[in-house]
Amino acid sequence: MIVPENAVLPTRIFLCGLPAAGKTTVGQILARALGWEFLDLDHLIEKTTGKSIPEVFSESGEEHFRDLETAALQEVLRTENPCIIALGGGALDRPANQALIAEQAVVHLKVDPKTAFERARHEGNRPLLNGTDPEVKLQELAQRRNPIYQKVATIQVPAEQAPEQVAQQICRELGKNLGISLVRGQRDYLVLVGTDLQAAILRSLLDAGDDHLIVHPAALKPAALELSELLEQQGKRVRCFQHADGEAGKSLSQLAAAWDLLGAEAYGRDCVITGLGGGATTDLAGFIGATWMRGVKTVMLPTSLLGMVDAAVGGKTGINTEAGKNLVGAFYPPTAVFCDLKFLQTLPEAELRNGMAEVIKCGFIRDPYILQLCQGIAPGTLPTGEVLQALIEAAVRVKAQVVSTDLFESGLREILNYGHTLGHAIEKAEKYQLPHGHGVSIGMVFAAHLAAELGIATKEYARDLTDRIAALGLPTNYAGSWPDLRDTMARDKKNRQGQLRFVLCSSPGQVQTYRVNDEDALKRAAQATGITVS
Ligand SMILES: NC(=O)c1ccc[n+]([C@@H]2O[C@H](COP(=O)([O-])OP(=O)(O)OC[C@H]3O[C@@H](n4cnc5c(N)ncnc54)[C@H](O)[C@@H]3O)[C@@H](O)[C@H]2O)c1
Ligand SMILES: O=C(O)C(=O)C[C@@H](O)[C@H](O)[C@H](O)COP(=O)(O)O
Repeated sequence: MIVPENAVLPTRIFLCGLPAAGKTTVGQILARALGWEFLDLDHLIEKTTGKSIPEVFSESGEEHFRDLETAALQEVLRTENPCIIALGGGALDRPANQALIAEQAVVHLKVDPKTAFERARHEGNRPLLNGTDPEVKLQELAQRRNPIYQKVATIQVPAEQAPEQVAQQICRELGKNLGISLVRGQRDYLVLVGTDLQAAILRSLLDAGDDHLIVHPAALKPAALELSELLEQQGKRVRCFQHADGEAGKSLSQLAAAWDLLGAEAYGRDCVITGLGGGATTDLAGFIGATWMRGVKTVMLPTSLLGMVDAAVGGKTGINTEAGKNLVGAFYPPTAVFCDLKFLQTLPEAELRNGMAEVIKCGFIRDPYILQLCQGIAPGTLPTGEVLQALIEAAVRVKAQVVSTDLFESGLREILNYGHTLGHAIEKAEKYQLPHGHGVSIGMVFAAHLAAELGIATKEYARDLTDRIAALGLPTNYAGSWPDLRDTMARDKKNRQGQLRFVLCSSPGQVQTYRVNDEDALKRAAQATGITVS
């Protein structure tokens, strides 16, 4: 189907496909991504009858179940709210049902019967597949039903991929350019990237609770007031907490001020903390949420590039102490992250550049596509439009994959700290007046020189990395003093048994953490980065 740019979405999207094609999972993701309601025809029948689907089948037979399906479909078509509807696998067997949704947007989730069988094997509750050979049954269903799905559906989408990717593709087919990532863990959450996510943001906040605290810096006050008004109009109680800007916000005094406000308002465990701002804001807001009442829901609305691609995703929350950056905090995943690109319109150019450091970091450690996209940016300029969105989506994907594997940084996650060991020390030396991305940029150059000094990477690799960072207008050297920096690095969180550990790349994508006790190599790498060693 060809969809014009900025096409207006239909108000109902039906999902059809074989059993276990992913209609419910994809439908729920799609509904959260669009801020719509999710309806499952089978659940509606269960609600009406008060029986489970297997019970309806065994007590009244398939014909009766199909009658109930038709009635449920008619009910759904009377609903006015925008919604995603998962159809039962056989709901379209009846020509009358096909006719009912003839004018609707219908997506066929195309899945190989073998894949459907593997998925169904792990689930129960599928009466049509009970019996001697469910695999053969699925093949038969595919032969009979696929032509129907193909005839009725307005969009065909391969559904072998991860559900969030299927949901993303459906959005694209319908003309909505939305990046959808899922961070897996004890509580999965979505990270959405797109323009105008207001409906989804509002839906998510309204569902999350009744008492809201919006944490924001001065620059985001108008947006905080706007959001607050929207929530209040829906009967929610909202307070705004404006924190000191930048790193000054990531302090014990600011955290305590937020706790005092929550206490004064008698906010309970069912309140919701929203971080609306850059990385400093989302770090602080996340930690307020992690600590208030031992943990309440948090929603992240990052407004800087750095916040979108890194800080708001992954659940690292915290504040700084006298001894260094992020020394106090918690791993506390949010409920949802919305990277609404409209916020970048007011972001100063210098902050966009700052964020590019964490974007290109994801290229060095994991995704060559990011390096390729960065290479296409004309020197001295910054990415905009589709390239910028593609970079944000790719960096978020890297972070989502890594964090889904290792939330608590017991292994793989350390790679996200590439460039940070020295970077954080430089930030502290500069009394946090140097943007985080600048510290990380210099830190990555240092790490590349160190890898070359230790024989892990070539000097060419260090040169190439330095050139790529410089091409983005980010700093590649630092005229600071080594002893101070070395002293701060002694408190780095990756250290073990008092020894420094560095994330080092031998080439793009080849990355590992190394214990480094060769002080001469460290000094030579520091010197190569412009640092005064003696
Ligand atoms: N938790 C993590 O995993 C993680 C990852 C990366 C970085 N961080 C942390 O994030 C912080 C850096 O984030 P940052 O670079 O976004 O800094 P920041 O939050 O200080 O924002 C930079 C500046 O931009 C302003 N700003 C933000 N959005 C704006 C907008 N849309 N329009 C106008 N002004 C806007 C802010 O008020 C601030 O002045 C550091 O503290 C860093 O340690 C955390
Ligand atoms: O998410 C992670 O893990 C990271 O290391 C991402 C970093 O880019 C980020 O700056 C993070 O705040 C650093 O955490 P820290 O553990 O070094 O304080």
